[in-house]
Amino acid sequence: MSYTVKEIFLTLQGEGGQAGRVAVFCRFTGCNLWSGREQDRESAQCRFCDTDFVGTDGVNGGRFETAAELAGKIDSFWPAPSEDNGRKLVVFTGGEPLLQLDTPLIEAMHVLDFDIAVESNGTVSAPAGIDWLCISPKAGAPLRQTQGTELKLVYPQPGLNPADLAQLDFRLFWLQPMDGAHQAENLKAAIGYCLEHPQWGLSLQTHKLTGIP
Ligand SMILES: C[S@@+](CC[C@H](N)C(=O)[O-])C[C@H]1O[C@@H](n2cnc3c(N)ncnc32)[C@H](O)[C@@H]1O
Ligand SMILES: Nc1nc2[nH]cc(C(=O)O)c2c(=O)[nH]1
Ligand code: SF4
Ligand SMILES: [Mg+2]
Repeated sequence: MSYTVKEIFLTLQGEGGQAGRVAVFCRFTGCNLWSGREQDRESAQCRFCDTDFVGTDGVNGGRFETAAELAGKIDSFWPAPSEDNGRKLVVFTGGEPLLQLDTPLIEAMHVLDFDIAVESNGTVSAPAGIDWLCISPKAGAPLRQTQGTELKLVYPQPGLNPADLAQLDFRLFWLQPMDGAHQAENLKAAIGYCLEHPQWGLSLQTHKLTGIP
């Protein structure tokens, strides 16, 4: 299978339980819950997306014909040989990465000694072999992947309450304040919910606070 990639870059994971870790981000093109076009946003299943995942025109984006070719490109961004014992980490995101991430690519990344993290909306069930699976459910969209490492709910979402998700099979539970017009009040609401329901912790988008990609 070939892969279409919006962008590939080295940064710090900004969100969730691995925030602060160095990682190569591979952002796939395309999502099943929004076309990515502004004129379609109000009629989309997911309407608050903060990301451009359309096309292959981002930094180091393109079409990759084989898993080995894409894995080699991702590896080329890792800053040093792993002689310092630091584990190599790739974060597959998008768009919706589970529309494209497959077993050959997972195996190719593991051959290169990468830990594999994924950011998914949970509407597609995940293949085996992912080392860190973050699921971020979306109101009104079917949740098919109900098990993983962390569940990260963008908050608040009318029609999708944390209590509806609290029994699922995840190790970590995060509320991530919805960025956009009401960011300040969403932050306040998320903090308030966590303080009353300590199963949930606060996930901040720290890359936005620090101004890195
Ligand atoms: C752009 S999405 C890509 C991965 C996947 N499609 C998903 O939704 O999980 C990456 C992460 O950003 C979160 N996100 C998207 N828009 C956001 C916003 N406006 N405020 C806070 N988090 C947002 C998503 O919920 C997800 O956890
Ligand atoms: N630094 C950084 N961390 C992130 N964590 C999840 C992101 C995403 O867009 O999936 C993201 C992102 O875009 N940048
Ligand atoms: S599911 Fe993820 S990538 Fe797709 S529109 Fe929503 S936040 Fe954006
Ligand atoms: Mg992002």
